[in-house]
Amino acid sequence: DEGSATATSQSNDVEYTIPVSIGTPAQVLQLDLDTGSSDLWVFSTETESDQVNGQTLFDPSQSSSASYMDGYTWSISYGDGSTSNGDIYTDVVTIGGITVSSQAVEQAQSVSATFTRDSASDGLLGMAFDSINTAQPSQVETFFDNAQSSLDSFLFTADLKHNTDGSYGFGYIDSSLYTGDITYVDVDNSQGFWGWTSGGYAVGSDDYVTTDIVGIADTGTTLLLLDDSIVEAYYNEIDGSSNSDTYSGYVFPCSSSVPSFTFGVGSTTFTIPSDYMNTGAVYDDDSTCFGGLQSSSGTGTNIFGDVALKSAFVVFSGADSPTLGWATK
Ligand SMILES: O=C(NNC1=NCCC1)c1ccc(Br)cc1
Repeated sequence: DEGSATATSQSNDVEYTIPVSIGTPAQVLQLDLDTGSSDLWVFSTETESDQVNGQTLFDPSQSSSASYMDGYTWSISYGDGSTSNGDIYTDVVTIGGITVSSQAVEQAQSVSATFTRDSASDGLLGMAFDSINTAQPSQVETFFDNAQSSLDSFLFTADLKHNTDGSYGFGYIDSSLYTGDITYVDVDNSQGFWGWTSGGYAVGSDDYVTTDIVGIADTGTTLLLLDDSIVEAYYNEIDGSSNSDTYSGYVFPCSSSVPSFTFGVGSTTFTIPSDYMNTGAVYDDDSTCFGGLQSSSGTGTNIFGDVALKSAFVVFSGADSPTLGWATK
């Protein structure tokens, strides 16, 4: 099978959600497809009511195909400090026309404030590797793994766009979505992530710096998070920029011009346009803008998040030795 689903940009590309059909009759929820985690969880009729804020709730009692996984629980914490936990049902799940008849659907009984505040997301669709799934007493498999036998090719693709709808493809590569060749790089999934190494970077039109940047491709992280040395070199080029305690990151006057950012992929490079490198004004001062590139020192891992991923057409290939493919678009 081959399928695709619309990736809807939420709140100026903070996250991208896709419609996911769960249960019989179908209940459709908007889930944040996250290549940085491996739990499929949903807001549910089981979620503490004071932690719900407009999200669509999955109701397992209204699904004739839902089956309770007795004794199973899950509990996850994300890189941004957000958390959620609960119990687990299996049910039929269809995404982009691809159906898994018995997918573990983790029900949130509790979520942290970040998820409560995020009314645009009804839960997460983890698409990293099974080794970091949090289900107990034993792990459950991701949708991607469960769908493997029905996918024409064991891969999914991300075509995320700036402030508009893009798409995720499942089981095939839509050659109309990119130009030129796809450059494939090896993936190190030993930590459960889509780990890969970029060969270097350039700030605006400055010389390219050859240096290994070991990181992960994470659709669930909004920004591009890199080593302090690179981040400092970048903001040195922006007049009036500073690393703000108030805003917990690099900010600059919205009137300043902002350079593009180029990163290496195998023998080629990808350039993130200037306007992707400015996420807009901070919450309480519309003359102060927040950078799309920030330090990775908080997570200890470099993260090629949406700011980088939306500059390319990206293939997540899950073969036994997984690879990442990058193409211009
Ligand atoms: O949690 C991570 N990615 N996904 C999401 N973030 C927020 C909601 C979903 C994440 C994964 C690996 C590393 Br290293 C840092 C962060």
